[in-house]
Formats: sequence, structure tokens, C-alpha cells
Amino acid sequence: MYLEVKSMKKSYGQNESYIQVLKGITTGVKRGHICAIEGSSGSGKSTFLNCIGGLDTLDSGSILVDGKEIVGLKQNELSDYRRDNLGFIFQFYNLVPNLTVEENIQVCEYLAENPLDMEELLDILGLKEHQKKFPSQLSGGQQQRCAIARALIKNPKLLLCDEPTGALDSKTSKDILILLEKINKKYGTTILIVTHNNSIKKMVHKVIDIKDGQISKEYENEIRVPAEKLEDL
Ligand SMILES: Nc1ncnc2c1ncn2[C@@H]1O[C@H](COP(=O)(O)OP(=O)(O)OP(=O)(O)O)[C@@H](O)[C@H]1O
Repeated sequence: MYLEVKSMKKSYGQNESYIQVLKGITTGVKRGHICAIEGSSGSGKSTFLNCIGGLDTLDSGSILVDGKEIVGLKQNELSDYRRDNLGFIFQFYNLVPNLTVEENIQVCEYLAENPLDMEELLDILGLKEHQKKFPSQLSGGQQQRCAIARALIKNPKLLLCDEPTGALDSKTSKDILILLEKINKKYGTTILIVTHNNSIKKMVHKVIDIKDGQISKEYENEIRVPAEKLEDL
């Protein structure tokens, strides 16, 4: 297993506002797999992803990433972990508005020890002709491709995506999913995708269904549908 989560518990607030969000999640994702995390609104999907990404801390439990325990790391160790291992993609692209596409990606390139080739990445993501543009001059899909390029330039081993197609139309969503599939094949990136969309479940290696802070169902797909063939996105 590339990712191993054991008895993950997480709560927020105190007294009347206390809420136990994750109630002891134990699961794992194999190296190089794409995994969909699904569940109804408020079930704890983003919290689960944020804890794995070191953006939030657990109450108790363990998270092993490539055999390394990340629970209990100090802030600077967590920053190193995120910098060296992780890429993040969110529903809203979080690009820096006064930097061009190229510059938005370069910000992360400088932080990386072994960055991917910028030209190759721009080519794969269909961004070459847009590299000198600012985010406001791009469509939603183009902005998301830029956000993906920014997450990928450092060649992260683990890519965490929170509703990556949540703000996109069906055609653009498919393009983004085809790209994620391509990246997974080409670089062997392990990818976690939080999603509300039932179609995405068909293209992934594994599905984890979270209900009320617990895993209600998890399974591996024996046959995967290529992103290109997905319907109802
Ligand atoms: N920082 C926080 N402080 C207090 N409560 C929080 C915090 N973050 C999340 N929650 C609560 O935890 C619960 C789970 O939230 P989470 O965002 O993980 O759910 P989700 O399954 O990703 O939902 P959605 O699909 O709507 O994004 C919700 O009830 C939410 O209000």
C-alpha cells in the first residue's frame, strides 16, 4: 500500500459545537492507483483528504504515506512532506491572478528538487498557446488545467484532488479526467479524487464511500471505464 490510514478520528469544536467528523477510518490505496472518495455532503470527504494532505491534524490514528508516519510531524516537517510528496487540486483553482500561466507554474517549479519538464507539461495539458496569459483571460477548464500543471510540475507522488471538476461543464470535466488518467499512466502518480459524481467511480481503480464519518463501502473496480467513455459527467 502506498497510503495506509488506520483508525483516523477527527472532531471539530467544543461543547455544543462539538462534532465528530471522522469516526475511525481504516483504509489504504495502492501505489499508482486512482481512488475516488465519495459520499453525501458533510460526510467528511474533504476532512479525510485534508488530513492526508497534512492541512489538518487528526485527534487520533495513523497515516502512513510510502511507509512514513505523518501524524505527529512538526509544522516544518509537515511543510517538507507536502513540498516533497504532494500535489493539490481544488474545485476553485486558486491561481495567483497577477501571474501568467507560466509564472503560476514556475512558482512551484522553483520549490521542486526534480521538476518535470515545463514544456512537456504545457504540451500534455494543452496550455502552450496560453502560457503568457493571465488567469482572468482563461476559461474555467483552462484555469483548472493550469492548476493541474502547477500541482504536477514538481512530479508529486501523491495527487490530492477535491472536486476537481465541480465547477466545470460536462465536456470540460471529461477533458480534465482524461488528463488525470494520462498523468497517472505516464508518471505512476497515486491520485485521490473527492467527488460527488457517480460516473467518476467507473474510471478509478478503487472507490471509498464515506458515510457519516465512516467507510460504508469500499471496492476495487475489476473493469475500469476509460475517462473518454464516461457519460453523465
Ligand atoms: N474547520 C471546521 N470547523 C468546524 N466544522 C468543520 C470544519 N471543517 C469541516 N467541518 C464540518 O465537518 C463536517 C464534514 O465536512 P467535510 O467538508 O469534510 O464534508 P464533505 O463530505 O467534504 O462535504 P461536501 O461534499 O459538502 O464538501 C461538516 O459537518 C462540516 O461542517
